[in-house]
Amino acid sequence: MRYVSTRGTAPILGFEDALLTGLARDGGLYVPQSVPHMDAHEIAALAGLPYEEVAFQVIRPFIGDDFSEDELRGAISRAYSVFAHPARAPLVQVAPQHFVLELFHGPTLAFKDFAMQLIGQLFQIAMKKRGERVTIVGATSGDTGSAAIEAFRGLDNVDIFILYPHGRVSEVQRRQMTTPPEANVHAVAVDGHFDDCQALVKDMFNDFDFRDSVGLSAVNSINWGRVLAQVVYYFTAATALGAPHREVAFTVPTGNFGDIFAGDIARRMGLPIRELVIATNRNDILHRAMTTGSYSVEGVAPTMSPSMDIQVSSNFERALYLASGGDGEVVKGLMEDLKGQGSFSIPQGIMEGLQERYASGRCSEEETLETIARLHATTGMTLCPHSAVGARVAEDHVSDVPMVTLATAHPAKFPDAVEEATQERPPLPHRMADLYDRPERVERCAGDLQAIETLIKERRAA
Ligand SMILES: Cc1ncc(COP(=O)(O)O)c(C=O)c1O
Ligand SMILES: N[C@@H](CCOP(=O)(O)O)C(=O)O
Repeated sequence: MRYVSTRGTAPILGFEDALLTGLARDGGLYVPQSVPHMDAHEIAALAGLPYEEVAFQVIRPFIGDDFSEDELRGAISRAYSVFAHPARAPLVQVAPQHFVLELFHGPTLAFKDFAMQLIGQLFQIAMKKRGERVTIVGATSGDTGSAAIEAFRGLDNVDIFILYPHGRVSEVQRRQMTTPPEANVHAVAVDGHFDDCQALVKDMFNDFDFRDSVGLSAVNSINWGRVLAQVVYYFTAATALGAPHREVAFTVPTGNFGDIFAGDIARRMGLPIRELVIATNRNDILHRAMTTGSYSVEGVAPTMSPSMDIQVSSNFERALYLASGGDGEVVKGLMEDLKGQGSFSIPQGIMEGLQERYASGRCSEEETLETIARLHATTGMTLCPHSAVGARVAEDHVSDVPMVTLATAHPAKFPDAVEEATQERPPLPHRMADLYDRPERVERCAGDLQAIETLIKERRAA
């Protein structure tokens, strides 16, 4: 299996190199040269298997010979053994034809654990073989950072720096990043918003001297391994609901477009997904782009679903690339327009390709609260605000096939919004009940490339 860059000119890599490389050297994102296909018989055989076995069968064809079967099985087994639910990603019905896929039973209570726990294991295997050490730099609007820190804390051959927007993540998210005591963990509060943090990370990758001198690696969904691991739960959910004999639809609370893009990969592998619906909060750039053809950055408004307060949606580049039929030159031009003028017009052919694959909707703050309150009252289920954005948009798309909304975080990560909606404060799970008592450790830094590179050089282990 080979991986190519969405901008067409970076070296073509195998899986392990793509995993460790992060951003391609031409500034693009790695995608598989072709997507492996599973036939209906193979998909049907996944129904009812343990999550770990489905993960092995779905992920294996993307990996080639870079990891042996035993290495991959071991990594998967260790990754998901830390989840609190035996099904890993249980499905709950909330209305006729509407189901919620609970993706928050991992160690940091968000869907990011599914991918981060696995790539943490794969990194360890690869780095041991190579005898290398890496500096991981990630940007977060709250959940990626805590999941990455959890997966990489305490490892000898890794320093991890997580940039988060100061004052724009929930207190639980912040504490998950600032309380781990391990010396290789560095939480950095940056003045700015998530898009600034993500731009800094990409700028660091494009500064080749810095990148090579510190051995930079990425754990954002820049990293193909992140997206790949998320393909698995589309298969477990769809087969539980009758696929491949019955079509299924998914609605995905969307920010950086990694999670929903994983759904499109599942569909390209052969899973019968009738509709993939992008759900945005009031930072609705993706919904506007899908309905007008203009991808245009406006200011980021803080919302009660802060992890989705994103305007520069990284993986949209991967969707553009596939919709263009793999035209790296065109994608490079669009990305240059975005960087230069904050917008681009989606060419008509690409727009048609995107609209064939994705629907979209937007949910206001009022609708978010109303949805949390209503589903709490009618089903007993408490959704986090991101999942509520998904559920509300999904309700407009329920049809004659089962609709699955991805519940991306635990309500206890966003207790203020949930309490406002339900008048009940969701408790943290017992294992992290002392989170508010643990001492915090954080660096504060200006949103300036030079300042952050200096901080990283000074703090990383030699
Ligand atoms: C809780 C939560 N929901 C949804 C999203 C959006 O997912 P994606 O960035 O993959 O679109 C995020 C952040 O990525 C998140 O943390
Ligand atoms: N919502 C995310 C933003 C980063 O997304 P990623 O999938 O690219 O890591 C977060 O919680 O940080």
